Amino acid sequence: MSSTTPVDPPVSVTVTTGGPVSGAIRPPGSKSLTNRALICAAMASGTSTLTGCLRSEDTEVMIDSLRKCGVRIEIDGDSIRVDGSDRIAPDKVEPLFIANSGTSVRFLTAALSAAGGQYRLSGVPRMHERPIADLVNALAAVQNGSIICESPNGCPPVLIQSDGWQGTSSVGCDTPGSQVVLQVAGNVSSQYLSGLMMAAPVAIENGHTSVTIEVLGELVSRPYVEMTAQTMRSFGATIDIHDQDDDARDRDNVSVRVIVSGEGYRGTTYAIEPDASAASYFWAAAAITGGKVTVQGLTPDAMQGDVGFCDVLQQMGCTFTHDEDSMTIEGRAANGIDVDMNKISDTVQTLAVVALFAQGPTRVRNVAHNRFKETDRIGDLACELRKLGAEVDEHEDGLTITPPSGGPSSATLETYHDHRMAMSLSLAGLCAEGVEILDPACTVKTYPEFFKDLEELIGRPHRWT
Ligand SMILES: O=C(O)C1=C[C@@H](OP(=O)(O)O)[C@@H](O)[C@H](O)C1
Ligand SMILES: C=C(OP(=O)(O)O)C(=O)O
Repeated sequence: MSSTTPVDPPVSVTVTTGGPVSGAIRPPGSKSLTNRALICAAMASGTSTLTGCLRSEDTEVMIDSLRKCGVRIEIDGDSIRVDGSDRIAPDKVEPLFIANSGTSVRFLTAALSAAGGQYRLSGVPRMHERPIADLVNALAAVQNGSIICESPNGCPPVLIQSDGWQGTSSVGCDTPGSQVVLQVAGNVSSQYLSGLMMAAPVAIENGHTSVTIEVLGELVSRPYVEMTAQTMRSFGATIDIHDQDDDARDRDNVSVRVIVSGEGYRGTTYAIEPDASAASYFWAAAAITGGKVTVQGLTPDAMQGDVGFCDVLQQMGCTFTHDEDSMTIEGRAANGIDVDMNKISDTVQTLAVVALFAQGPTRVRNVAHNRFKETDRIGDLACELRKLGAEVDEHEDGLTITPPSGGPSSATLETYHDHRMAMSLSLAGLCAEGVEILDPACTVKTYPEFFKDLEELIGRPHRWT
């Protein structure tokens, strides 16, 4: 039996087809910025007030974990007050459950390793398949104490027994005033580097003069690293990012060198931008239906690289405009494109669904790291797009999508516990009959109210079972 109000928990949702989607929307706060601000605020001296925060599973597991570490956090709607401390670890910390939040497990692993204490960080089964070994190995090299992955697959659970970091500079080891130098790989996830960057001011509070982090080889998802630096600066940290030139890369395989110096974090008042990855679904709704959607609270200068999704839609034929507080997509994404999405990989699934309605194939490149996310976002995405009638070639680094002639066919689609699979695939239902999305509640990870907000924007009810 189906209804127009969600049953709890819903088995499936089907978006009702209709004409062009037009309207304005302000998505909830950015997951990436909320979790960064929570980490910095927790390790700051003094109190911070964060406004416009995202309230979802990914931020709840961060908040729960910080509370277990002794941080006082008070929540009032989307405002969060954090009483920070550079010593965030009490004597005994309960096991930390991180669900499937990559930012939480990677940022906390680095921060708690720098702060010291004993911890176990674990999550849902998929979290125990998501890599963290490169980060753990980088930390193990500077750890006073030990840090290991519990199982040999290089994924969480992570066990930490730490007395902080030790200096490795020529000034002499393990002496206050020394420098800490870390090296980390960057080809699987940028979250390792972001985690190390945000942890560095804690080592400085503990007496080290500076922390240098060298990225070995390629660095994926680069805009998130800039976002990390900007957030840290808002909390008083001093940080410089140096992209190495080709000669330097060839010589020592270091692509980026980050230096954190100055002092520790200071509490502050911090406003979070709306989530740009979430915004991609609403811009895509305009692009698929030939409508006009304005997302409020974001501009091309936003800290989140995913606002770049509008440029991609523009390449496909949409009109993109913006003012000082909004970004608008108008008209159909008429033509397929060949696009490198390394910097905006959370919008690959959104683009894939837009591509189903364009003329000609779309090739998405340079997103091999998408296989390590909530699910394999290349292989599993290809599988669901084929059910809609598309011809999909899966590549090691992405996909080529040839849209079905006559538009997508009706299908019942798996979501693999991946919020972005549910949100993006549901958009096919705006123009194709009978696109049923299983387990729509998986959007709780970053956007619990997604289907309600989509319903309001399109002005017609979904069908729930
Ligand atoms: O730092 C962040 O906030 C994020 C970085 C990205 O991960 P990768 O660096 O693993 O691509 C992105 O996919 C994730 O949703 C959020
Ligand atoms: C990859 C994602 O999240 P995370 O890595 O933080 O779990 C995402 O939100 O798409």
